Amino acid sequence: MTAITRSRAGINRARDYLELTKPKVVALLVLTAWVGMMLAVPGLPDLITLLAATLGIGLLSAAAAAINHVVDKRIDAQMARTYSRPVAKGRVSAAEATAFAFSLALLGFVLLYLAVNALTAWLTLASLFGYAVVYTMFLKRATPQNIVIGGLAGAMPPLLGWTAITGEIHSHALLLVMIIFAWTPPHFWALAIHRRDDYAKVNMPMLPVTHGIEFTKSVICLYTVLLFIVCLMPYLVGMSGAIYLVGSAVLNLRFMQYAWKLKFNADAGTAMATFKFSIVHLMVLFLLLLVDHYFKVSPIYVS
Ligand code: HEM
Ligand SMILES: CC(C)=CCC/C(C)=C/CC/C(C)=C/COP(=O)(O)OP(=O)(O)O
Repeated sequence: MTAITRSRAGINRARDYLELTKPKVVALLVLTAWVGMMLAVPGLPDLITLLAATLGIGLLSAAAAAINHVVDKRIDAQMARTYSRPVAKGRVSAAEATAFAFSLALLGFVLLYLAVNALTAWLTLASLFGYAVVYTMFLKRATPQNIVIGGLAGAMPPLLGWTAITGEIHSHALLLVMIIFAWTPPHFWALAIHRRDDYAKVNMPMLPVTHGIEFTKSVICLYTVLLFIVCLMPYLVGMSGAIYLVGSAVLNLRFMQYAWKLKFNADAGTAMATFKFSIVHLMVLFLLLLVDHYFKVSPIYVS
């Protein structure tokens, strides 16, 4: 083996391990955790705590994703979207991926416990357990409500960010969790409509498989309305201001428009376009929360 082929093999291996961590998903999870950290205090949070919490929450999320690859090895190998994943294809063995996941989890937990606080460490570990064990091992295979209940784990990062900075669970952080909780079903079911046959082939009881595509489209419409209402809460409780209110209304009206098109006027690409928009929606929504936090126009009271 020449030095060039050796280094190419090394790069491919590193790429496989990176893929195990679902890096784009983890990036968005970490963004939502950051927003939780920034909104927890009036100015900027302590930089060292911010960095340690970012790394810790990222490592535990990545570990959860890697465990998901191991547990789903068999079904991933049979679905068009996932068949070439590193564990499904055997490029990384289940034992190697498990050891990788446990190393990341241990590192993340110790970092959070020692450099952030015990509450955040335990809550983040509970989120890992919620996704990797409760959702992936049990719910996913048991009920079409799998992603509604399992979605709670993925919705936790803003709370994890908040507790990292303050050491306390605050109702405002729970509002951010509720936003992601309401966002997850339209996010996932849009993709599940597009991939319905894949899920049916491996007997996964996803909503479009168990209740049909038309029913799933109706429920997506209802969830986008619910999401619109939940997204008003930060404004209504005085946590966020006008920038957020206007921005979130525009984003949610657009999401509802996608859902409407999916239900009543879909073409072959609408489900996938709705799924892709859901990701932009959540990213921009959380950036808006951040911008609003720092540029919020405070009401002027005249005494
Ligand atoms: C139980 C909850 C969730 C389910 C079942 C779910 C499901 C999925 C699925 C099946 C994909 C496609 C992955 C692929 O093609 O490899 C995906 C992509 C994605 N999800 Fe979710 N998701 C959930 C929660 C979340 C959360 C909470 C976030 C972030 C806050 C998120 C962010 C993303 C992103 C950024 C992608 C695009 C990844 C890429 O393009 O590689 N998801 N999701
Ligand atoms: C510590 C913490 C915050 C943990 C949360 C971890 C996490 C990675 C949540 C994301 C949810 C997600 C990508 C679900 C898809 O799983 P799937 O098995 O339905 O999708 P797949 O078929 O693409 O694997």
